[in-house]
Amino acid sequence: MQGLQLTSLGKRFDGEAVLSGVTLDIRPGEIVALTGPSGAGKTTTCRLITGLEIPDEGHIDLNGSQLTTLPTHHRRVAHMFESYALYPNLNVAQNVSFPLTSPVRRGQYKRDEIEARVAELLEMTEMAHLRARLPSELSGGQKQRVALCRALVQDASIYLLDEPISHLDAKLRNALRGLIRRRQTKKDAPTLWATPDAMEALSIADRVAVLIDGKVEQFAEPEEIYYRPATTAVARLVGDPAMNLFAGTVSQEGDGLRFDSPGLSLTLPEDAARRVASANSRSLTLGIRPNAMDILGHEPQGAAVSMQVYAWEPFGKYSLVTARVADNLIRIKTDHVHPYLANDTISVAVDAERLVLFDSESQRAL
Ligand SMILES: Nc1ncnc2c1ncn2[C@@H]1O[C@H](COP(=O)(O)OP(=O)(O)OP(=O)(O)O)[C@@H](O)[C@H]1O
Repeated sequence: MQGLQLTSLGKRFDGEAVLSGVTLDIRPGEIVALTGPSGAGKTTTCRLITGLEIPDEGHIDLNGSQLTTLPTHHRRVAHMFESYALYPNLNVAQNVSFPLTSPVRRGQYKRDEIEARVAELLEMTEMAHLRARLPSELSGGQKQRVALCRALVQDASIYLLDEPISHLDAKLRNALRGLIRRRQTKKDAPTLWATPDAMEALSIADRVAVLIDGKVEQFAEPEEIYYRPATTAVARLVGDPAMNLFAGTVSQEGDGLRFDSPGLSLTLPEDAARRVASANSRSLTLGIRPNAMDILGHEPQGAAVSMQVYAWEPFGKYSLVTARVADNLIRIKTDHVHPYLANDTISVAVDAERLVLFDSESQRAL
């Protein structure tokens, strides 16, 4: 089988499980993003693939061969470290070209080719003017770009990019997302891109693995992760801002079902009611996306939910309103750009067709 396969990987540090049952595959030319909160195990997963850590359980295969037992220097992994790990005595251009000029590769690449590759990558990352600088003379974001170039310059069997653009300014981050994606999808090697930013993960990857507490919570295409999060943990992580979640109960209302949580009562649409009934769930966690609501005004209106404004953040073409629903805060993304004052009462229509339902006990999507 071509590509990289991680099978039931487990890793413990000091007797504590940091990764368990991690199973993933990355096809040649595919980018898989590994996202999850800080401490979820993203870097540890990368270090296992490189061979800097040995798994306690499971195995790693590349193009059908066991990688787990192969020494690090034979794995041909281009690993961009979160800590950059630049050579302090080499300048920018020498750091970037190092993987092509190091003793193990000596003679493999012609001088002109090395220079062309280095120049192209330094150009792409807007670092060409700094090529003669030492790492000690660079900012954090500039060092990150050198580390990125040093990984991308290689002809590797696997590319591991551990938070490759997290310290860059927004404009460069936006530009590089597309440029790196374009380069990597042309290769016949797989790329694993680790990032704590779930939205970055959705934007650059063919498939996204959400890692929480060392376990893969969901592994799917970006659209699936965004629209159908498998668990409340995934829902809490994804979205800008993330989904609002309310725990509540379900009761019969005529032929249908009604959801009640303090300050929030909604009639479930037919399809949702059917799923709740077939799962026999009586306690639900209801997910409402920030953009699945509409602020109708200040006066109470029909089935709309009454809330009190807590904060208002204008972003230009849209704004974020945080409002109080009983003891919970809810985030609403609205096109309205006029100010909402703290403590104003607002009437909010919830688009029931776009609700996401989770069973409260298992926290899994229904
Ligand atoms: N060598 C080690 N010894 C003991 N614990 C470790 C070691 N390396 C990592 N850990 C622990 O393993 C867990 C996972 O760490 P890891 O660096 O893989 O997380 P991460 O998802 O990459 O986090 P971040 O986004 O903050 O970089 C953390 O709780 C960390 O403290």
